[in-house]
Amino acid sequence: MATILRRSPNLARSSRQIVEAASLSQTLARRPASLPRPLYAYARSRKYATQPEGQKEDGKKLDKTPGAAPKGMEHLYSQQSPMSPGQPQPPNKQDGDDTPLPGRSKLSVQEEKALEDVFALVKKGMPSSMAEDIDKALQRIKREGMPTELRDTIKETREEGMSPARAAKLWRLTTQMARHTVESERKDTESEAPKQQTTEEPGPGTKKDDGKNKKKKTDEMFSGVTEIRFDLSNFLLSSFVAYLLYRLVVPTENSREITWQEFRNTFLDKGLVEKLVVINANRVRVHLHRDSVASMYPDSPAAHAGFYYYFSIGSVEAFERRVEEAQNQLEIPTSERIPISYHEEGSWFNTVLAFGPTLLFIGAIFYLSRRAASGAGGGQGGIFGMGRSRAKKFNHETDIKVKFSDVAGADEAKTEIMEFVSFLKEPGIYQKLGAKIPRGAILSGPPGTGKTLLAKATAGESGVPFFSVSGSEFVEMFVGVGPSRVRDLFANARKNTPCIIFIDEIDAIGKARAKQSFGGGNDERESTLNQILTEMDGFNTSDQVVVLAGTNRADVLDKALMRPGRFDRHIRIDPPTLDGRKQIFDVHLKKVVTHEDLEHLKGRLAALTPGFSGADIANCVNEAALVAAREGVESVKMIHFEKAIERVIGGLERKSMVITPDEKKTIAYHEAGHAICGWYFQWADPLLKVSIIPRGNALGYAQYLPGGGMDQALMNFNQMMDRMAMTLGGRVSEELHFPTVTSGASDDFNKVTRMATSMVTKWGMSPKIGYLYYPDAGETSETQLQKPFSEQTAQAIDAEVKRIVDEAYTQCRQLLTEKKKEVGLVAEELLAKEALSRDDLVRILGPRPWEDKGEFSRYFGGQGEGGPMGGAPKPTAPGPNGPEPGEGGGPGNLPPGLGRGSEEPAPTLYKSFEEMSRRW
Ligand SMILES: Nc1ncnc2c1ncn2[C@@H]1O[C@H](COP(=O)(O)OP(=O)(O)OP(=O)(O)O)[C@@H](O)[C@H]1O
Repeated sequence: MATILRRSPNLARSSRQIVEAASLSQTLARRPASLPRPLYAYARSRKYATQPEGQKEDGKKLDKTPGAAPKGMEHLYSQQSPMSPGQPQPPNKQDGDDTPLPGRSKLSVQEEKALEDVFALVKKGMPSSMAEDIDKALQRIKREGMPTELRDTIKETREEGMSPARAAKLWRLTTQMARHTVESERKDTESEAPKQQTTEEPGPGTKKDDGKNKKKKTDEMFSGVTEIRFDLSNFLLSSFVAYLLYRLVVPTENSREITWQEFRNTFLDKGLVEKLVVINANRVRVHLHRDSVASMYPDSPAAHAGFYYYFSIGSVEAFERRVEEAQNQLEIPTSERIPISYHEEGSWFNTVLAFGPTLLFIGAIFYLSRRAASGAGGGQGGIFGMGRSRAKKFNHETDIKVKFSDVAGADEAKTEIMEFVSFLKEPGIYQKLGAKIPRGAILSGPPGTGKTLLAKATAGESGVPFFSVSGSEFVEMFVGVGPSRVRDLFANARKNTPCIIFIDEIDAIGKARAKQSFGGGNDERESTLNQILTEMDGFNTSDQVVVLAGTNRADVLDKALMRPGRFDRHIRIDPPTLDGRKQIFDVHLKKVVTHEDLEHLKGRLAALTPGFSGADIANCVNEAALVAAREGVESVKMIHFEKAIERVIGGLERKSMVITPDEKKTIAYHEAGHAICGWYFQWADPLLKVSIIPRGNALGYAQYLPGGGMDQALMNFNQMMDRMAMTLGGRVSEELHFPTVTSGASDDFNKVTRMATSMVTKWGMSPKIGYLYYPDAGETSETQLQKPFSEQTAQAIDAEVKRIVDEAYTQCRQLLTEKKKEVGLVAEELLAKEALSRDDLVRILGPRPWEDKGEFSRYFGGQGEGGPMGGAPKPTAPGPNGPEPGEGGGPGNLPPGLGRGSEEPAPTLYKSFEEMSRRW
C-alpha cells in the first residue's frame, strides 16, 4: 500500500500526460504519444533493480568476454568491440549501416518527424543528463529502425484516433526503446572499464576515468528515482486510476448531447446518419457516416471513431413518430430508412451503488469473523466468535498470588478444599488406590464470604492454571451460544490440564429445570446446563480438571448438578464467626497503617461487626483508611474504624437535611424511648450509641450490639418480647410526651409484626396455634396459589399476632411511664449533643441494671475507649430502678419453659431473627 501511495503523484502526472495525448487526437493522429517522464524513469530503475546484467530485453544472452575497443573508437560501439577475437557480431548498428534490424522497419521522413516531436515532448522539464539519453534513444531508433508494433500503433492512432489504451501502448513502446539504449550504453561502459584497467596505466584524464565518470553520472542520474515494484495488481490499479482520472478530466470526450433540432438540421437533413440506437428508452445515440462527416465538418470530433452525439427522448413512441415524420418529410424511401435499434445499458456506477450495501455487509461480516478468529487464537469461534468461551485464564505463575493464608476463617471449607489441592498436586496417590478423583465442588454461601477467594487460593496453592467465568456469561440472546461456550471452555481446560475451572454464580445456568416449560423460554439455559452435565460426565478419571462453582442460592440448583460424579462436594461458607472476623480483620489490617494495639483492635472490631461478611470487613478497613486520609492524620485510629462501621451499617450521614425544631424534638423523644427500653429491659441487646443525626433512610437511630457481640444462634422468648417492646419504645414515648403521634414509627411496626407472625406461625410460641409451621409465600419452590391453612386458622393467627404485639406494647408503656423523667433527660441531652455514647447514658442514668456478658464487657466494659460508642463501667448488680430478673409483664399463657423470667434456654432451635443492628 505504501508503494501505491508513494506512486500516486506519479500516477496523477502520468494520467495527465496520457489524457493530454489522447485529447490532442488530431495532432497525435500523426504523432506517437508523449512519454511520461516519471514512468519512464521508473521503468529504468526497475531494470536496474531486477534485470540480471548481460541479458538483453529480447531475451538473448550477451557474451561478456572482454574485448578492448580500438583507441579513440569507443563511441562508435554501443556494445562490445567487433575486433574482439571469437566474438559474435552484436546486433548493434554502426553509423552508415542503413539496414534495419530484424523485426524493425526503416522510418519514413514523416515518421522521423513525428518521432522527433514525441521525444521533444518527453524531454520537456527533464534534467539535461536525462534529455541526452532521450536523444540517444531517438538516434538509435533512426539507425536501427522502428519496431513493427510501434509503427502499427502509430498507424492505428492516425486512422482511428487516440484512446487511453493507445496512449499507454505508445508510452510503453517508446519507453522500451529508450531503456534499451540506456542499457546498451551502460554495458558498454562496464565492459570498457576492465579493459582500460588491464591495457592502460591509470592516470588523470585516461579512458578509465571517463568510464567511471560515466557510470557515476548514470548512477547519479537514477539515484533520485524511487524503486517501485511493478506487478499485475499494481498495473491494473494504476490503469484503473488513470482511466478514472481521464474520464474525470475529459468527461465529454467521447460523447456530446445535442437537441433534436440540431440532430435534425445538422445530420438527418444532410443524410449523415448511419443508424440510431435507443439506450434505456431515454437516450438516442447517433451513429454517423464518419467519412462523410469528416469531409463535411473536418474539425468536428464526430469525424473520429468512438465519438457519438446523443439526445434525450421522453418516450420511445414519440421518438419513433418524430423520426418517421422527419423521414417522410425528407421523402426517404422505405428501403433506405434509418435503422433504429434498442439497447439496455446499466451504468456500472449504478450497479456498484445497488450492490454496495450488500457488498459492504458481506465485507463487514467477513472482516469481523476473520478478526474474531485471529483475535482469540482459534477455537470454536463461529460467527463473530460468539460461541467462544469468555473465561479468563489466570496464569498460576504470574496472576494468582492468593494462598490459603490469605483466606481467613472458613477453616472447615479450607480443610475440605485442601483435598482438591493434593489431588491436583499428586494425583498418583489416589489413582493407585483406585480412588475416583472428585470432579468438582459447589461453594455456597452469602455474598462476599470468600467463595471466589477460596477458589483462587486453591489454584494458587496447587500451582495450576485457573479459568474463571461467570454463569451469566454463558447466556446470550442467540440460541446455541451457551452450550457452545461450555464446550469451548472445557476443551480449553483439557488442553491445559491440570487446571481449575471456576464458574461463579452458577445459579444463572444451573437452576433446577422446570417440570413443564411454558413456551420454551428456558430452553437455552437448560441446554447450557445439560452441556455442563455432559462435559463433567465426559472427563476421564485421569483428567485433572477440577470444576469449582460458586453460588448464593445452592437451594435452587438442579439436583443433577449435585449428584456424585459431578459436583461431588458441597462446601458451605457461612458468614464468619467472631473468631473468623478477628482473623479476617487481621488479614486486612496489615494493608493499612495503624498504631493501635492490634490484638485489642481486632477483638473490638470483630465484636462490633456481627454478621459482617469478609467483603464487608475488607470494605470497612478500607473505609476507615479513607476517613483517616480525609482528616489528614498519619495513621488509622479506632475512631476511624468505628465511623467506618457506622457508615457501612447505617449509610451516609445526612447533616444537610433540613429538620424543623419540632420534628427534631419528636425524633429526640422517640430515640430516647428506644434507649430507655434498651437500658432497663433485662434481655434487650446492649446499647452502644443513640443519635438524632439523619443517616441513610433513618432520621435517628440507636445502635445495639446483638448478642452482646457474641455469635448468637438462638433467640429465646424473653429476648423476643424485650426486643419487641424496645422496638415499640419510640411510638410509646411519643404518646407519653406529645399530644399527637407521627408516622415515624412505621418501620418499627413492620419489624414487630413480622417477629410476632414468625413466633406464631413458625416458632411454636402461640398456645392457640400450637406447634405448626406455615411457610411464607415464596418460601417453597412450588408456586403457592393458596394459603396452607384454613380461614379459621388465619383468623386465629391474626388474633395471636395482635395479642403478642399488644403484650409487648403494654410492657413498654409500663416501663416508659415509670421512666418518664429519664426519657426527658436523655431526649434533652440528645437535643443538645445530637449523639450520645454509652458513657453519656451511664452518666445520665447510672450504670445499667443488668450485667453485660461476653465480648461486650471485655471491649465496651467502661475502659473509656473514647470512640463514638464509648465504654461503660462494668455493671455489678441490677440498678435501683430496673426490674428484677423475672419481673415485668408476663406473656400470659405460654408453653412451659418459655415464660418471662425463666433463666432456662429456650428448648427449641430458633434461627437468629434480626439483622445485627437496627435502625430507628
Ligand atoms: N475469608 C476471607 N478472608 C479474607 N478476605 C476475605 C474473606 N472473605 C472475603 N474476603 C474479602 O472479600 C472480597 C470478596 O470476596 P469474594 O469475591 O471471594 O466473595 P464471594 O463469596 O465470591 O462473593 P459473591 O458471592 O458475591 O461472588 C475478597 O476479595 C476479600 O478481600
